[in-house]
Amino acid sequence: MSGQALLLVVAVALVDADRRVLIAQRPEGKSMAGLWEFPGGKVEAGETPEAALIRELEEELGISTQTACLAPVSFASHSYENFHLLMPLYACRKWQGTPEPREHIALKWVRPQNLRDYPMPPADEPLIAALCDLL
Ligand SMILES: Nc1nc2c([nH]c(=O)n2[C@H]2C[C@H](O)[C@@H](COP(=O)(O)OP(=O)(O)OP(=O)(O)O)O2)c(=O)[nH]1
Repeated sequence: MSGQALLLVVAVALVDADRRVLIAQRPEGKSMAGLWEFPGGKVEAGETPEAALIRELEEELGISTQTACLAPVSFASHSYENFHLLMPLYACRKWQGTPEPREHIALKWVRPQNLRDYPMPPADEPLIAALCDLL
C-alpha cells in the first residue's frame, strides 16, 4: 500500500487575559514562509505531544509551561503535497516568561474573530472556528 507519510505536529493557542491568541510569522527559507501559524512543531521520536510542545515553546518563544496547563481544543488533518499533517491544537493560559520571537519574524496577539485577517497555512483554517467557539 502506498500513500502519504503522516506528520505529527503539535501546536498551541496561547491565550492572554484579554482572550487574544498568539500567532507567529514563519521565517524566510522555510516552507510557507511569511504565513502566520500557531507556535509548535514536529513531535520527535519517543516524545509525547505535550513534551514536544513544552520543548518547542521554550525553543521558539523562551517561555515555559507544564502539561497540566495544556488543554486540547481541536485538531487539523490536512493533506499537503508531500505529507499528511495531523496537528492537535492545545490551548494554554498559564506560562512563565514573556514570549519573544526566537525563530519567527514576528509575534502578534490577535482576537480569535480577527485571525482570518492573517494568512495562515491551509491546515489551520478549520481551527479558527474552534477557537472562536472556545474563547
Ligand atoms: N507550528 C505550526 N506548524 C504548522 C501549522 N500549520 C501547519 O500547516 N504547520 C506545518 C508547517 C510545517 O510543515 C509543520 C511544522 O513543522 P516545524 O515548524 O516543526 O518545522 P519546519 O517549519 O522547520 O518544517 P519545514 O516545513 O520547513 O520542513 O507543520 C501551525 O499552525 N503551527
